[in-house]
Amino acid sequence: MFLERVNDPADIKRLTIPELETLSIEIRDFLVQSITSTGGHFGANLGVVELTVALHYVFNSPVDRIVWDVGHQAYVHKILTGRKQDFPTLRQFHGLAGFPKRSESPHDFFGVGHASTSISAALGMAIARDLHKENHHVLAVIGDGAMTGGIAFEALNHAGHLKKRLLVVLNDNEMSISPNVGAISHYLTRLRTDPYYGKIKGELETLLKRIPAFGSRIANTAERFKDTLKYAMVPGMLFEEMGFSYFGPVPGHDIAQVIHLLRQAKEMDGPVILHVITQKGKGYPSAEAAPDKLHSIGGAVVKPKATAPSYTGVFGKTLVDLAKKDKRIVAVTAAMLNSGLNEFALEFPDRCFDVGIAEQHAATLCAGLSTAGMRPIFSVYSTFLQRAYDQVIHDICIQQLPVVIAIDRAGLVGPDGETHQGAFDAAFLRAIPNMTIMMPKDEGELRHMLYTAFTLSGPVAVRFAREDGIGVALDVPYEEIPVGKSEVIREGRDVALLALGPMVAVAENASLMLAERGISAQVVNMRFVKPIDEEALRNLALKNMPIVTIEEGTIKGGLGSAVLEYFALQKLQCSVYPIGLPDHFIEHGSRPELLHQVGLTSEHIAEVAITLVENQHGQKWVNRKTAGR
Ligand SMILES: Cc1ncc(C[n+]2csc(CCOP(=O)(O)OP(=O)(O)O)c2C)c(N)n1
Ligand SMILES: CC(=O)[C@@H](O)[C@H](O)COP(=O)(O)O
Ligand SMILES: [Mg+2]
Repeated sequence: MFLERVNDPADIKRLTIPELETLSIEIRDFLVQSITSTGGHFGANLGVVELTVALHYVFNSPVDRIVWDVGHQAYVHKILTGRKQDFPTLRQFHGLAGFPKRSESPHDFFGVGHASTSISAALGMAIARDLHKENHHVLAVIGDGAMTGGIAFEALNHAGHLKKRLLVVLNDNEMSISPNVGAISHYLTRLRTDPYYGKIKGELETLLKRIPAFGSRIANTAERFKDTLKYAMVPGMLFEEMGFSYFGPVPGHDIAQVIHLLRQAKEMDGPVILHVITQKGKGYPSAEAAPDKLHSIGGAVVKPKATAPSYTGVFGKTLVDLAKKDKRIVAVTAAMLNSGLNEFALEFPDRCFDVGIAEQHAATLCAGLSTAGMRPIFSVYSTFLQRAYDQVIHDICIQQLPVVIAIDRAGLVGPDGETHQGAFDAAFLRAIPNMTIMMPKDEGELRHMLYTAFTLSGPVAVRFAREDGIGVALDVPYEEIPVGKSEVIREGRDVALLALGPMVAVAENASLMLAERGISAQVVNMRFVKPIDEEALRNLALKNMPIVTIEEGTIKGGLGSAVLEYFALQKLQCSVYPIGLPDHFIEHGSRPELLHQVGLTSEHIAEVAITLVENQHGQKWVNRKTAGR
């Protein structure tokens, strides 16, 4: 067993090529066992085993710096850099992170989770290296999916201009989460699949060198001829024209060939791109056959069988239903068809647009569609919407365009951790004029909110959690929800619990606990973060009711802030205690563990409510129910 003896990249440098091949087999077995037990990103890691071994064999981390894009494929890197024994805790509370993290290892040079950042970050490191007059290598390892992101091209553009020594390893497996899309993807396929390209390269370069360049007219003609030939035949011409030397394509599971080309690339001065062909899910037949389904998997811990569909599932079905009735509805996603759009894509292939990992473009595309009479919906995870903030402000909201933003994974997501928590969307969207923001208390209300969203004439966000619903009936007619109106779930006298989304059920439970203590709590489903239900707030203040706000989003700027701002601006006295996400990033763990950590539990809500009631009365709370016993 070679793997047992590998705890540091130095340990693999003594191995022969056949030994590295055996090590790769052992790593693949380890990954399968480990990820099927803990859950995690599966296909991408199986696909980069040989590539990662070769990278650590040829380069010298942590002197040389390897920057991973997205980082969901960095498990092999973690195994080779001394973290193998931590894999039983992968993505669990206080355990090994699912992505590279600077605080976790000196081999993790850049924290990731979101796509397309590696070339920018690596270029920054290369510039700093040269300013410090150091001499190490800097590498960005980026997938073909991540290469569809605009920021990756911004970085290529800059790197090609600066001509710094930088190696970009393009790991091309033809997959994003779903099959990769776009013109660049087609271009890569041409490079990959046309054997003529590969064969001709060496011959062509020799030929070009032989064409003499003398005499002005002949030289010009010769140069033009060279250019035409190059454009027609040289692989990677797009990258070459951007200032990169292009190497490849190299079969990425052939460790000897990858090592050979990495060594060549290492000798080059200036920016180099090495195009490596891999297979997502390599070595695990069902992941090879359906890489989109096994992109990320749950672990061996069996979740209790869901009794209700997920919010994402209900969103997808509702959208198909609404789109059947309204031909203007078109759906846009930035490489996340899995965010409920798979069924829509099958049903309406001409009305569904996967734009690649390009959230900014997706938002502005929706703006454009809406100016031309369509009713676009941008389906996006909360965390990835962060990428498109300016587009939402500048292109959608200033022009008051009727774009629906369906925000999946709003709130804590769990095992993906701090890069992926949907903590901020309510707060950052609330700051934008013309925006309407709603969140349903259950999957039934989600249907009504989507229906309502398409009746409005301006921008609207419907947020929902990474959760299963609670099992309400879904075969009921759609209802229009009055904008800015909350819903009283339970009347009360002593304290008001104002909750958002799935927190309404948690607040209801808290109200039962409070009832046990003789406290009558009003439970309100706020529904809207913006516009906030001012009438309801005013009435509570007039009744002198202390208020607890409860939301699965950052306290700063969210529902709690909205309530406090309202009272301050109206000069109304009211005691308000906001419960939500604190002012630090929340790491990975299960949703229940994280909710407990931040105090989003019925028990904590009840405790806070009791304190507010005591403050209101200026004395310890005496349980009216039990006082006389
Ligand atoms: C900004 C952003 N949008 C969306 C995602 C979700 N996402 C994670 S991995 C992935 C596909 C990446 O494809 P690729 O880079 O080719 O890596 P592969 O999984 O194929 O190895 C996507 C869309 C993300 N992480 N970041
Ligand atoms: C790496 C990445 O961004 C995605 O793969 C993400 O981890 C998917 O999250 P869900 O499992 O919540 O769909
Ligand atoms: Mg890919």
